[in-house]
Amino acid sequence: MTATTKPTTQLGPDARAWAAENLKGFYMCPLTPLTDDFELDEEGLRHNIDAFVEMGCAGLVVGGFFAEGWNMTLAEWRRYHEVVADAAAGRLPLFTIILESSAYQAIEKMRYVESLGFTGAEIMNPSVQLKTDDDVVSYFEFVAPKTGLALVLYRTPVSGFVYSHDAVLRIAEHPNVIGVKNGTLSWTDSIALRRRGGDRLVISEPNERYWAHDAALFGGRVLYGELSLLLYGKWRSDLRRYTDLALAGDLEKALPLSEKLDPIRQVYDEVLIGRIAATGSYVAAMPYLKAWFELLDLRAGPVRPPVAARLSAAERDLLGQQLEAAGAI
Ligand SMILES: N[C@@H](CC=O)C(=O)O
Repeated sequence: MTATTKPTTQLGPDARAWAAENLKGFYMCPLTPLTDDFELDEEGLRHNIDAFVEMGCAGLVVGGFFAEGWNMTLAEWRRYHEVVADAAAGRLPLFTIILESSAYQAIEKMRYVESLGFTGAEIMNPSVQLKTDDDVVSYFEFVAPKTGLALVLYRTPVSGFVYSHDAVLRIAEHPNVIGVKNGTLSWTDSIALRRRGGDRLVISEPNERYWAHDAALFGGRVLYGELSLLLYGKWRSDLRRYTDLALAGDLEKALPLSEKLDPIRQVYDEVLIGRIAATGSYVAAMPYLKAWFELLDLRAGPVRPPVAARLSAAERDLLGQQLEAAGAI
């Protein structure tokens, strides 16, 4: 079994020093562009990655739910990561997202992306079988030492089990665990977790709505594993500007800029956050997100079956009107 072979090392024990320096700003999760026959649109993916670099993404977090990584064959998953690595060409750090029930498959995937030059992996706890804190800690005890990647924990009800803050701190004993995408849809939970583990881990509250206050007052440093910078269109420069101010602790100047973004946040909440909260899944939001990408001249194409591939023409028009009214396009 691959999992028992000697670990490769990339950042390894230097992962936390790397994170202190680099895990900041916008680590965004792109959608995967597909052709009309639901295959990877490699040219579209390359086009998008150039656009993401241009937009000011600090890093990319790829291959998860937003990217439809859960609905790719292993060969497709590998090819997708190859194209991402080749297109990014070292211009920004890359993290994959591991959504595996098998620890062995998780390790094999991490070793693969490590060979492509990826910096890290965000790992969701398995959605089957491992349903206690001890189970989840054991899972990470098994996988963490077998990769040289920097690891970010993906803590989310979408996995079916949200492990405790105590479990996070136990997992943080592994030196290559650098952070948490705290996807519990609770900012106060993110702050509480940061108060306990923020000396060792970068805790990301991934809801941009709280970002100005989170960065200026509560130690937030990274918007990790979401899509605001990709989706806000004409608001991107204001998002970047208020982020710089908030990270520098200047809430007074950051806040008026941030407040201008409320209309686009409303669309984001309706299209994305509301649907995730209502269904415990990203699926219902995906046709909207793909249409949104295209309305911003990013490549997207359809969603892969068995998910609804596209919005109806009427739904797409309405989304376009909402984005226009919110000033994003
Ligand atoms: N949950 C998102 C991003 C996580 O960080 C995904 O899987 O794409």
